[in-house]
Formats: sequence, C-alpha cells, structure tokens
Amino acid sequence: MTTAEPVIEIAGLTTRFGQNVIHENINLTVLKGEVLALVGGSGSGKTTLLRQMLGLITPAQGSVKVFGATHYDCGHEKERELRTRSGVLFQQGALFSALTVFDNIALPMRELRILSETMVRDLVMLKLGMVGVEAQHVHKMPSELSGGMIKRVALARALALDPELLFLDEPTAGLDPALSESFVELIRSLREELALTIVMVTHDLDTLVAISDRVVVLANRSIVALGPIPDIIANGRHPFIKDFFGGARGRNALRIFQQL
Ligand SMILES: Nc1ncnc2c1ncn2[C@@H]1O[C@H](COP(=O)(O)OP(=O)(O)OP(=O)(O)O)[C@@H](O)[C@H]1O
Repeated sequence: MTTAEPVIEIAGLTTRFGQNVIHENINLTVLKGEVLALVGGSGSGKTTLLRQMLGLITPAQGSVKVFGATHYDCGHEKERELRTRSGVLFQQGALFSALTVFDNIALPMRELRILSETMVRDLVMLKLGMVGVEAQHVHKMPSELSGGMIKRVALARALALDPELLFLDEPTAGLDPALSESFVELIRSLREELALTIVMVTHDLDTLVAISDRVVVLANRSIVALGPIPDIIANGRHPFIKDFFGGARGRNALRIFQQL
C-alpha cells in the first residue's frame, strides 16, 4: 500500500568520481509502501544511486535523506538506526562463502549485540521459513546451494532485522525464467506481508512489470522519465525507453497492460 509519506528524499544530487560526473542535479522521492525500479543503460548510474541511498557514497552536491536523516552527517546512533531499518540484497557477493546459511542470516542479528543466541536461532529459522527454504539446509555452505536458493537465503539475510525499506540490486540476475518468476512472486508476497518499501535496480522487464509501481529511467546523468510503466511508454521520449520497452522482449512482458 503506497502512501504519500516520503521514505527517501533526494534533492539536487550530484555524484562525481574524480572528473566523472555520474548524476547531475537529481531530485527523487520514494514513497512509503511503493516499489520503485531504477532502469537505464549500462553505466547510467543505477547502482551508484542505490549506493547513495544506502549511504555508501557521499554526494558531491545535494542531499539524500532516508527516514528524514542524511547518512553522512546524522551521528552514530541515527546511522545505526538507518542501517537496521534498511535491508539490502546485492547482486554480487550475496552471501559470505565461508559462513553457513545459518551464520549468514544470523550475522546482522549478532552484530546488534542485544539478542541472545536462542533468540537468534529462532529468528533465523523464522526468516528461512519466510523465504521458503527448508530447515534441513541451514548448516550448508553457500557453495552447496543452487542459485535460486542462494538468492532466497540472501533475501532472508536482508530481512534479518525486519527492515521497512529493502534495496534489491538485480534480484533476478542469473536465475532462469522459472526461478526468476518464483523469486519475484516471493518478493511480491513479502512486500504485502511486511508492508515493505522497495527500491530495485533491474534489467529484467518481467521483474519490472511484475512488481514495480513506478519506474525511474536514468540517462545522461539525469532522470529522463519517472512514473508507472504505461505512462513512461506513452510519454517517454528518450531513445533508451523505445529500445528497452519496444523490443520483442519488451512487447512480450508488457502484454499484461494491453489486457487491462
Ligand atoms: N567506486 C567507483 N569509482 C569510480 N567510478 C565508479 C565507481 N562506481 C561506479 N563508477 C562509475 O560510475 C558509472 C555508473 O556506474 P553504475 O554501476 O552505477 O552503473 P549502472 O547503471 O548500475 O550500470 P550496469 O547496468 O552496467 O550495472 C560507471 O561509469 C562506473 O564505472
């Protein structure tokens, strides 16, 4: 359920790596309860924008507020609070390869240093159940898991601290269509169940169509389109939009809107 309450407020954001300007004067608000997807060509700055929202990069200009605070100058306690209210599923390095499934999910809980081991154990099992991984896998190493299972365990870890805000970087990358569809279905049901706000980077049109409420199109260091998919297709002028939504795969994924 989307409300008008902002969870993330980006104002006049410029991101620079040395001389390389990645974002220039970006303004964007993420609303409570929505699934906002970031799309754009390779190198258009999608992951970097996600990292700005996570407080992993400091703006060259402008501000990124999450739950009303800026990561980089809000103080240690508030920064800790921001981190516990957000979960993240990174595209790469989804799990620590030297830790078991159990320890991967337990890690963020143990880092809090306030939960007993009994509580950690109960919570890990609860999270595993939420993502549909059976208890028999709990002591396995990541190398013993299938790609789909790794994603599910990584999602369980992202949900370890009951976040309100979830960041997903290419959640379905590397999964075959059937696994991808079931993972998207899982995200969709958890989103409803846990009233999550989700910011997601994806190249996958099926994922985009299945779960996003609004889409941000990044190009030329700016946001060139923002809105629900049908509006972007109807009004978007940037060539990326035509290529991305207009190809055969795009038309196939978008048939759902023609049926409405
Ligand atoms: N830590 C960094 N230091 C220097 N340059 C960086 C850094 N991180 C990203 N970049 C550069 O910023 C630009 C945007 O990268 P980013 O990963 O955000 O793009 P993207 O849209 O997510 O691309 P892709 O779809 O290929 O993953 C690229 O030119 C990249 O090389």
